[in-house]
Amino acid sequence: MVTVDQVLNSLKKVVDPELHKDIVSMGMIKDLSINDGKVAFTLELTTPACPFNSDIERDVRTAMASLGVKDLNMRVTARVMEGRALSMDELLPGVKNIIAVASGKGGVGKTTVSVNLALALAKTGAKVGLLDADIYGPSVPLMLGLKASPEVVNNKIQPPMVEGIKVISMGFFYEQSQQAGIYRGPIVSGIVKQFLTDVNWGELDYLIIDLPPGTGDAPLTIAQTIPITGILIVTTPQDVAMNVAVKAIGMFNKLNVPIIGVVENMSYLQCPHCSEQVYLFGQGGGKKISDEFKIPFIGEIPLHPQIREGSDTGNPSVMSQPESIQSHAFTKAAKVIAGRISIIATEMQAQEQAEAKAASEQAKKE
Ligand SMILES: Nc1ncnc2c1ncn2[C@@H]1O[C@H](COP(=O)(O)OP(=O)(O)OP(=O)(O)O)[C@@H](O)[C@H]1O
Repeated sequence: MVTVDQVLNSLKKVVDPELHKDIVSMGMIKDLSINDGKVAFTLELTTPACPFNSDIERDVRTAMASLGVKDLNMRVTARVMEGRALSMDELLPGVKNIIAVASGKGGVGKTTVSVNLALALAKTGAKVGLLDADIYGPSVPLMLGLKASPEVVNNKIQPPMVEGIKVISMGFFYEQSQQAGIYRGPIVSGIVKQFLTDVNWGELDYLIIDLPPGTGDAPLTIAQTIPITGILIVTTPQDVAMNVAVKAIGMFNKLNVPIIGVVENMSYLQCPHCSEQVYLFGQGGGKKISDEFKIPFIGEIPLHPQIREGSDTGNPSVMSQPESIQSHAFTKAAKVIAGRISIIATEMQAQEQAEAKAASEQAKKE
């Protein structure tokens, strides 16, 4: 008969490959019970989109088998970690993580990446929201094929939903008023703030914010208004795009916002006949930025006609062609991003604990 201590000691040998901590110290084992040799517990992973979920599950089963446990009842769930320092600010308390998607210049596929990332995360079972912060040229509703007139209930705007994702965009309001976006900076900042404060986002694991390109009013307002978990930089391999991406990285570094990593879009064209990957715009640009600025490289998204077609017709790849190479690239990137967010959240929580400990030691001294 095994004991609780033996089970825990054995599970302590299972280490999360990304967080480099054992699953017991991480609090991933819940409701452990042993009855007549039957071992039951819940394995609570840090995100349903973690790229190592099946590895961890396999290692747990191996650990239990080597302990001689024959009857194992393991329930696997996921609870996304909070990657936002909320103590200073109570805005969006139900939102665990905010991912702001930025690029140096327009047209690199920032909205395409945001939309497909939201779809890929939602598919894993995570609760996802998508905020289109491009006030002048909102394209999220079009890309998602979503026509809606958001209702206001109890003074809160209800975000329309598609594929389980809550979406808000100025596009919904232009459609009602037939107006084009010609707003000045302060008004843009006001609208962006309203999208954060007056929309009923509720409980979300990930709120993705599609920022307008560059380093203008909207990115600044967002970075200064709410605690963001991290920025995702989208670039294409061309030097021009990369040079401006570097400027955006500089701005977010100055604002002390963590950078999740860099996604390289339109990286290569895959030949439909021989599957050869042709790097039309040069190879390794995104990786170069990642090495230079010591920010993680998230992955490459191919240049593919279906991506453009899907965006133009409101059928993004992850939704309409989930088994295609382009969807696999988006899904893989989404998993790496979810893993990175768990790392940022763990580091943030460790820092908060260290600060709290230092403060209490200081208080004792005084
Ligand atoms: N990997 C890709 N393969 C083919 N077409 C793509 C790819 N990524 C984006 N596109 C197309 O490129 C165009 C620009 O993409 P998108 O609107 O996402 O860029 P953006 O960076 O958000 O631009 P902006 O910020 O100026 O609105 C769209 O027509 C989109 O369908």
